This record gives sequence, structure tokens and C-alpha cells, in this order.
Amino acid sequence: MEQKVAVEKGLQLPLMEAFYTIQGEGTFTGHAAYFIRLGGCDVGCVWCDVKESWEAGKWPVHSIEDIVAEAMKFPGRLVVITGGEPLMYELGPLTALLKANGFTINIETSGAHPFSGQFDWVCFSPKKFKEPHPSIYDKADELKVIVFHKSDFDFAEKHAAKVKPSCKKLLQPEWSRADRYMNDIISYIKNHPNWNISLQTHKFMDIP
Ligand SMILES: C[S@@+](CC[C@H](N)C(=O)[O-])C[C@H]1O[C@@H](n2cnc3c(N)ncnc32)[C@H](O)[C@@H]1O
Ligand SMILES: Nc1nc2[nH]cc(C(=O)O)c2c(=O)[nH]1
Ligand code: SF4
Ligand SMILES: [Mg+2]
Repeated sequence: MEQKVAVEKGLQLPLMEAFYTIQGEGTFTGHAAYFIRLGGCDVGCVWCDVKESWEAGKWPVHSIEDIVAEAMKFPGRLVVITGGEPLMYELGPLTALLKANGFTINIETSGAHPFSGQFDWVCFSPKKFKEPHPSIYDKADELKVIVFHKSDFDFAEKHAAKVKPSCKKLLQPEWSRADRYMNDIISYIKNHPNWNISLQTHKFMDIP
């Protein structure tokens, strides 16, 4: 099969990197996890901490069988699919194969593309730079809003009004502005206790 068609079907995917580490952010913070970082993103966040992922064409395309075989080499059975923006791709076949091999499957997404795949946990991190696709709101288990500007608290509430009631609500400081906004985030959460804080703990631990 031609590679372009295989990628369209989600049978092959551009892979920037894959690594076994500890989930640093969100509800699963502290869990050992195998990260699958797909290449390509068209959202363009000015503060993105993985801008080298954006250009899809520069990353080698792998079969989903090879991607899952690599994941099987590590003892953990939690996988996090991230990017880049993973929902640029059809994720049904990859998630089916991971599930058939006993993995719990989480995703990190901006929600800017139509939802695909079967996940145990969906982390939705909406961005001002590209509007989320409506299909994400019923799927999100965790809404994780990055605080880079004081207007991001209102932005967070706007999206919180659209997710399902069980969705966890998290505020995460943008890494370079954590000092500037930490006190605002702390006081916001104390006044709005339905929100929790999420910190990029892997950066404090200096691990991938
Ligand atoms: C690199 S993104 C990849 C997945 C997807 N494109 C997304 O944005 O959700 C993974 C997570 O890191 C967050 N993130 C990226 N850059 C960050 C930064 N400078 N400070 C804090 N969080 C950041 C994103 O919001 C997202 O929750
Ligand atoms: N340890 C660790 N945890 C993470 N949680 C989300 C990440 C991501 O880039 O999607 C990430 C990451 O890059 N490393
Ligand atoms: S959506 Fe995610 S990968 Fe894309 S630019 Fe924003 S933070 Fe980076
Ligand atoms: Mg990261």
C-alpha cells in the first residue's frame, strides 16, 4: 500500500519519538508511562515546548505494529499518545492494537481535529491559536488549560462550560511564566475549588 494511503488509514504514522518515562502532568502524574509522540501539528502555540514536532514530513513513518512492538519492551502498560497533535491522524487502528496487547491508553490533545480512536483517558488542552473541534467535548476526561496570560482564566471557564460534568478541571502554568502566574493560579483555585493545579513535574525532575 502506498505510504500516504496507509497514513490516511492510520496503519502507519509519523513518529517523532517514543520513550518510557513518568507522566509529569495532569491526573496521571507520577505513573510510569510509555509516550508515543507523533510528528505534525498545525495549531501553532507561541509557547509550545515541542516546536520541533510541528513539521510532519520530517519524521519517519512507522507501522503501528512496529510502534506497539517497541512499547511492549517496557514493563509499564500505560501508554500516552501525544505529539505534535495526535488527532491530526486516524487513531482507531493504533489504539485497537494497543488495547489488544493489554495497554491502558491515554491521549494528550488540543482537540483541534476530529476525534478518532478508543481511549481510557482523554486530556483535552484547548488552545486560542486553533479552535477545538466540537467532537472533543463529550470525550474529554480532563480539561487542562495552560495559563500564559490573565485572560486564560476566562478561557478556561468558557471550555469548562462545554465539557461533561465528570471532566476534571486543571490549570497548568506555562513553563516560562510559572513564576509570574503562580500566585494568581493558587488564589484562583482557592476561590474556585472545582479546579486543580497541574505542574510539569518531569521538568523539575529533569526527565523526558
Ligand atoms: C506538547 S503538547 C502535545 C499534545 C497536544 N498537541 C496538546 O497541545 O495537547 C502536550 C501538553 O503540553 C502542554 N504544553 C506545551 N507547552 C507547554 C508549556 N510551555 N508550558 C506548559 N504546558 C505546555 C500542552 O498544553 C499539552 O497539554
Ligand atoms: N514526562 C512527561 N510527561 C508528559 N506529559 C505530557 C507530555 C507531552 O509532551 O505530551 C509529557 C512529556 O513530554 N513528558
Ligand atoms: S497544540 Fe500542542 S504540539 Fe501543537 S503547538 Fe500547541 S502545545 Fe505544541
Ligand atoms: Mg511535553
